[in-house]
Amino acid sequence: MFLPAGSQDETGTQIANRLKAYEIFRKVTEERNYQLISTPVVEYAHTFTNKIAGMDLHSMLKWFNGEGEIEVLRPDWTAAVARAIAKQHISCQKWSYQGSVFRMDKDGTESRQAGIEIVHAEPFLGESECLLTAIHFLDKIETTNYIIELGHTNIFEYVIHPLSLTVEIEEELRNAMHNKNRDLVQQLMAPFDNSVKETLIQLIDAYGGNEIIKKFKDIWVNDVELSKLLNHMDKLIQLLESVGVAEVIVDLGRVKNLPYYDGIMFRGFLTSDGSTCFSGGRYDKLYKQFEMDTSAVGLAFDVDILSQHMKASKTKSIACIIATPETHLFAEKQRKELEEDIIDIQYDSTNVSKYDVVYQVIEENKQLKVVRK
Ligand SMILES: N[C@@H](Cc1c[nH]c[nH+]1)C(=O)O
Repeated sequence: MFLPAGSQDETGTQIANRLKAYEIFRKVTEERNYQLISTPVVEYAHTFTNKIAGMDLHSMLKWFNGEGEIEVLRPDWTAAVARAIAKQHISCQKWSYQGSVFRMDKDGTESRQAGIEIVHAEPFLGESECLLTAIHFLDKIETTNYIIELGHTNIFEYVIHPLSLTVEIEEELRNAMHNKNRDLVQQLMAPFDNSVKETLIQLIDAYGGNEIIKKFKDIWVNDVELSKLLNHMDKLIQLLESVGVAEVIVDLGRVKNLPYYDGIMFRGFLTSDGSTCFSGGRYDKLYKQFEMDTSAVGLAFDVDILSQHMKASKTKSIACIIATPETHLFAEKQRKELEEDIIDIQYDSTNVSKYDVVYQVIEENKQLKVVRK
């Protein structure tokens, strides 16, 4: 009631957890030498919908400005950060940000993200640093039950390349693969080469642990491109396993969920309910719009999901000091003595059963002091 669909008020723990997540994220990224960046909430639609960024205008919150240009509420940090840092010196490589994105194709219109983008870095270094930062952060917010999934855009793209599909069919096929809809993949592939169809159907089920990589290394042993790609994923899995990530899986049939991805993709799932807590990947091609041929990779945490799952912080004890208008200032000064506690000052002592401790300001020998009730 009184709020548009997709908008929401929040109170209490959800906000406290979100602020804590933001604070810890800032600390972790600062310790790892990331620079903070913030971009405006209002941008030109073109930053996100241009041919290379390729995002869909339909799902954006948009309007015309006085000059007839379409403006939007930031639907994505990655494209906005790319616009902002394209002119920076290439020695600036690691960027971190926190704030909302607005999209109508998600449950809530506004979702809060905390993310990193690494540009101009050696590709494996960038990818490793992204994943290690994610693990570092999850550890600091005491989120331990998660799975990291790796995918690669170029498996699907490489397999369908010989078919020269129309953009529309390609997109339909990509969606069918995304939804693991075997029937639709079969139907769309009916007019085409049987071996491509078989590979795609095989890829629908190609998710799981290390054994999937092994299996497909055998299947693709004679294909230089796909073998190279599997070795690359294998190297990242080894890195993740050696830093102690409990579960790493691959999904070789995964297709890009954002049009600008072109390489490795990663996702983090919380084991408690399977929700996605972070998502990211390589997107070198986004920099082509600025005539730059460089390496770019990043990921963003869904801070709303994290805050829903974070353990509540250790609660401090809540004390109340009963004062009067005359003794209010004296009570206020007691905060220094009771630094460990949360302090509320009240004039009325009828409703104090909710506090852990109750103090009262009294006057003794013309001196004010607080005593425990
Ligand atoms: N912008 C992506 C996450 C990402 C950051 N960097 C690369 N990918 C998203 O909103 O899902």
